Amino acid sequence: MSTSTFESLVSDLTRDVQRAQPKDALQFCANWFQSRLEEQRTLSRDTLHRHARDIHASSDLYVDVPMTGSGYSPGIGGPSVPNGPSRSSPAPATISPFSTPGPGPSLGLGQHAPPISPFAQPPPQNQPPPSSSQRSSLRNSASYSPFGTLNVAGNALLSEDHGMQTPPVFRIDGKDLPPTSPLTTSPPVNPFGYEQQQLSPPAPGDYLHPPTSAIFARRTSVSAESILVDGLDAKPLPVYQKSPDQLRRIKASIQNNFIFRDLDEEQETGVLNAMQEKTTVKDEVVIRQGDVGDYFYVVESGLLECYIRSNPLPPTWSSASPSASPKLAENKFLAPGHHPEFGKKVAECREGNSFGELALMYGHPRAATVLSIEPSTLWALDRTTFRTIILQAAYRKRTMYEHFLSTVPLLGSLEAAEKSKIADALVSRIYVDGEAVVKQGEMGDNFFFVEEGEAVCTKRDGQGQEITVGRLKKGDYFGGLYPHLFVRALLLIIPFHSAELSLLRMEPRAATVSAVNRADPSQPKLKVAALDAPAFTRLLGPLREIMERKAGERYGR
Ligand SMILES: Nc1ncnc2c1ncn2[C@@H]1O[C@@H]2COP(=O)(O)O[C@H]2[C@H]1O
Repeated sequence: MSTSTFESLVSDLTRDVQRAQPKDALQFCANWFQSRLEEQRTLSRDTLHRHARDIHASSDLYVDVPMTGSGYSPGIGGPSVPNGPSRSSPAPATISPFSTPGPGPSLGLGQHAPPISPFAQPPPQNQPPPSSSQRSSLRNSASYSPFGTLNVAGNALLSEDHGMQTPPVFRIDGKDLPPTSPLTTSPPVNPFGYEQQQLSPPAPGDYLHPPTSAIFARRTSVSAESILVDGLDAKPLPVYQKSPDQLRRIKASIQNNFIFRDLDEEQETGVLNAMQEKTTVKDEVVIRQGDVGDYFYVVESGLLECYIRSNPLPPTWSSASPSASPKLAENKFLAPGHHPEFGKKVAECREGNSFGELALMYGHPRAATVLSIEPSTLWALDRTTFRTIILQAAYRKRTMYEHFLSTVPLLGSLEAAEKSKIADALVSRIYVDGEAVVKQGEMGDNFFFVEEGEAVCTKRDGQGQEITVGRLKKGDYFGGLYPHLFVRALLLIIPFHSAELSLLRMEPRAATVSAVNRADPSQPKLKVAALDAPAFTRLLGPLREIMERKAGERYGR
């Protein structure tokens, strides 16, 4: 592993620990590394898959062979599902989750062995390890490694010659991809909007990190699709026709949801196309803990509750409907916040909230049961679209912003972890031609940089005439103090300087910055990344004094 990869891992871990402030730091680190490893292995599998397909290689080279019936599942810790449906062929992406009644998802439970956690309990004594015929084709090498079945960068096997291919190098936009999870970006608040219960939550730390194996009470595994990092091999995403009213309702449901915030127009269209309407009745189980993740949901109306059961689930659990047992139905709520079958209540989901992201993000079984408390209307997004569009957008956003922030001299004194926090807090906005991003005279409450397209800076002179004082293009910034820009575009000194000062001192903007009227409509619209004032103060707080002093020295204010 190169030093830079190591440093980048350590700095990412440090950032996430600072954010999550876990009670059990060691467990948090263990989960964190496991999650990274699994994500990278998934990427490896996908790349090997593509390579193998190109050279017509046997699928044994890249597909984990199921360890059927062994029950050897140290990563998950629960009993196996002896009669679980087999995964004979992948379900088409357009299969509706709502066509078949019953608790299980439309995709069958895989019988593949789950990723073996290096941090898990050893297998029970009375259960032998899988026989050699049941193991992966890589059985003499990585399949017994706690780190999985592929020879990926970071795997100790790389130091030995196993006659295997050189591990692939992953690149996005020409940049090497370190072993990383695309969404370890959990902010201190729950971005998915559901209200977490404060009553002794079962998992320590931040649930957005891969849930601990303790809550996966039934053995399931997921052969996760990888994130399509280069888009070259993208499968067509599902498209479900919608009425204008449905489109309006989806947009209203997702408008304040963090997860959709960074999508560009094309990505948003992809998401809107792929969403399917689902209505639930009272007491319907929408997600069952331990199942394979198939859909992500946004709540348009109604109320749902999330429950976590920490002790092992009975093997027949998935076939039991919540109302199947009259006893359970009678004693439904033995104690407040506790369901006799589904366990402890951990969250509520209402209008505009979303749920079901964890299993899709991490390829783990469902971490909780989600029960409809009132008849509800949901919008469901399939796993492939979720991973292809939403995770990719989040990953690209972070990578792009981190790269940008690393080029800003003023931020040079910030730690990598601090820059990552800023990257995560930036929000993209698109402006139509002529639309103002900031207006002269308004109070400054945001800080921006140009992601795409061009902006024009104008200023009213003493006679009220609008004068163009400069143009901004990709990589230029306003609302911030970036001296090199002033050198490059002297005319921009006034608006840049003023915009920055207005943010620091909450003075009115001294110039207007708007989207240019494009001569060529095929050119991109103006897209900016914004940092709002509270985030600016919170994240750049340590720099505030320096910035104010520098602004004063440089511009005499
Ligand atoms: N405390 C929690 N732990 C795990 N999942 C939770 C919690 N609160 C709400 N949930 C949601 O419940 C969902 C169950 O399915 P997922 O694991 O895919 O994603 C989970 C989250 O969206």
